Amino acid sequence: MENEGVYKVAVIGSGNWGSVAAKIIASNTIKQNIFHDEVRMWVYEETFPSGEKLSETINGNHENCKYLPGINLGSNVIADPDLENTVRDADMLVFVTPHSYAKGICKRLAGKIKPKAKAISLIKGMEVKKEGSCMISKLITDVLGINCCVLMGANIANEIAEEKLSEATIGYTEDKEVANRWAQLFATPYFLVSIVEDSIGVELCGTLKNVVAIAAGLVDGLEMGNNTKAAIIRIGLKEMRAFSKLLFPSVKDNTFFESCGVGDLIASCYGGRNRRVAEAFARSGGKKSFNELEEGVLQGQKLQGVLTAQEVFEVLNDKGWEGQFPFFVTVHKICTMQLSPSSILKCGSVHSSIQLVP
Ligand SMILES: NC(=O)c1ccc[n+]([C@@H]2O[C@H](COP(=O)([O-])OP(=O)(O)OC[C@H]3O[C@@H](n4cnc5c(N)ncnc54)[C@H](O)[C@@H]3O)[C@@H](O)[C@H]2O)c1
Ligand SMILES: O=P(O)(O)OC[C@H](O)CO
Repeated sequence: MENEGVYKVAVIGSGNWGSVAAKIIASNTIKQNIFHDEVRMWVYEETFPSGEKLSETINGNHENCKYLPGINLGSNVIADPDLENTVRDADMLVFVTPHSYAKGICKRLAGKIKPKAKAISLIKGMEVKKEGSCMISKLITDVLGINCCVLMGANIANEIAEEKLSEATIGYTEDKEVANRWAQLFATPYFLVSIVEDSIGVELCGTLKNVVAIAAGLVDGLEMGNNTKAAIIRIGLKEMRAFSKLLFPSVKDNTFFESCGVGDLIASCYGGRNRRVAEAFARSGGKKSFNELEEGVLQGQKLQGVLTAQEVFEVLNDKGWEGQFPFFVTVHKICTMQLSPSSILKCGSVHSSIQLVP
């Protein structure tokens, strides 16, 4: 049989980034003999008013007309609405769904995957439980019992879909050989991948920048200009680093200088969906909820920042750290309409020597 004895890849998720990830991977599997050509992509099935199903249109046109219109994914990307079937023969599992669905998906997959399969998470988010916080890669490892690397970076999906140059960071713990194999699967001349031995730091960067991007969007909606936005981004970065290191002392400073750190922070604060919806929120005077705006502005795509701000707040509250993180606390209180959008201008960080508003 063609391609027998090589790594089979499954992509779990088919939203905006999920579709682009499948496209990148499929362009590599077809060229590299160590991978099976076919890339199976799980689709959370949707039926259009015409009666046609999303998975059928993807397989018919090699395009995700809802989440990534106008981009050819490659004829070797096979959309599959059956989650268990998608992963059954896979050796390499790429997780790329909104973070709120990760736990439910993992539970459905327990006992259904190859025991020696490896995973990578492209999911930016965390889970907060009574026993403490848990990154999504750890959730995958805990529920499925498999190694899980992470891939994060300044990766606005629509730009990468057009093959515009960008960088990404793969984070791993211990097994560099596995991280190298992931890099081989993802790297292209327009998608430059580096590897760092700080999985948790990479994932925290990707997760926390979504909270800062919300604040950047608020500043845009308030029409405060670039200097204010730069101040907000700087203070946000300081709280990102302080929070990460308090929670996980092993996190390395250098990780914040990789694409997953400042790179993603800049890209998201200028071009991301969290920024866009937060701008609309501020322009509504804080009157329209984030949920309502998400539906209207993103048309089915999902925001990660609002839920992450809440999850971060729960950790701060649980640990008694609220006073050390006025920026994160304020973003959460604005998102939940306890504070007005302009309150973001009054949360000069305790880590900074200036207050935005004295
Ligand atoms: N879009 C980007 O530019 C980008 C870039 C880097 C990382 N990411 C991260 O990738 C992850 C996935 O984002 P995305 O952009 O691919 O998705 P998306 O926001 O574009 O789409 C939402 C996805 O969720 C699915 N969905 C809806 N309800 C569901 C349910 N009940 N169960 C399971 N799935 C359901 C939809 O079918 C769709 O595939 C997120 O963690 C995001 O932060 C996104
Ligand atoms: O569009 P956002 O705000 O979800 O951000 C997208 C990516 O995370 C950017 O790297």
